[in-house]
Amino acid sequence: MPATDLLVIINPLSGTLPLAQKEALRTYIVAEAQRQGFQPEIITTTHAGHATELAAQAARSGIRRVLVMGGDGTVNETARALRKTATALGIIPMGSGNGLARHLGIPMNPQKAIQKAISGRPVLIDSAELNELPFFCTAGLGFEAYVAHEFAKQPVRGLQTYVRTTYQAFWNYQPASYLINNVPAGPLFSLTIANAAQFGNNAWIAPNANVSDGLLDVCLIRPFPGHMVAMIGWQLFNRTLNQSSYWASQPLRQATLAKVTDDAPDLDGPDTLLAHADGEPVLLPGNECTVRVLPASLLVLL
Ligand SMILES: Nc1ncnc2c1ncn2[C@@H]1O[C@H](COP(=O)(O)OP(=O)(O)OP(=O)(O)O)[C@@H](O)[C@H]1O
Repeated sequence: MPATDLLVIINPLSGTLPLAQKEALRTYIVAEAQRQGFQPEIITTTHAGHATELAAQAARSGIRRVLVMGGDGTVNETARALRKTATALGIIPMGSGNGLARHLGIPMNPQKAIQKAISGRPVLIDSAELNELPFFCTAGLGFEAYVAHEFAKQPVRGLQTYVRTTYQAFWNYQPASYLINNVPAGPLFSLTIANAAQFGNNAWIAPNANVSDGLLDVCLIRPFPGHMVAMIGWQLFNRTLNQSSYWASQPLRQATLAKVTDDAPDLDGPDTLLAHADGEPVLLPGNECTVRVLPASLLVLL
């Protein structure tokens, strides 16, 4: 039997599609890949981190296409193993946010995304690191990090839980002050490091971010009065946040981000920094972190 030349990694827990529909998609992937002359292999993940192991093995074996069916977390786990390899990533979005897929214009319809991933052309994009943690879409501190941590505590996932968690977090949140490359940035509502332009769900935090420019957009939102919530929300989803006087952005290759520690109260905890990388909550040691771009480091199938 010929060797596999197309690996498909499926996180069975991602998203909210019923099992029967996920099974039908598996069958569709195999049929479509074979129709295009590939010998596909499909592997379902059994634990967190499994996608990284599978993708790394595929890259070592010389497989040139690895498709991932999952949310931003599984996309991140797969993509991190494919950085700086000749193996290209195909995304079949199955999560609640799908930030990188949406930014790249990958269809949200699974069959269309499958076709694109199987027959698409490999295109180089940038990736990034928060300390040593790889990310591909956005990472951040402040409110968005607080929401990521609060969301992770919820027993049920999904958009409805996310909206409720965000609403509750908004009333508890206390902005801290930050330094960006040792320059005081003042108290900030949020501090986003954007490789791609959106968090997911078409929430465009960095309207001008370009995944292939060799730069990160370091975007901040200053604290704003309660009556501005609707306006800022509207601009976020309308991709016009750059018109807000509370928003600013600077393109950087790398940056040191530090929290000013004399602010009180502090939601991060002593000598730790709440952060997120591609929406996954991370707790960083100390009050400082670094971010850097890895230009042209990942091939994606588009
Ligand atoms: N078999 C598994 N059992 C438990 N966890 C898994 C398994 N496979 C993958 N994971 C973990 O599930 C996490 C979340 O998955 P993913 O982000 O794909 O889905 P999601 O949570 O539905 O999407 P979103 O983040 O968009 O809401 C991943 O970071 C991965 O570590």
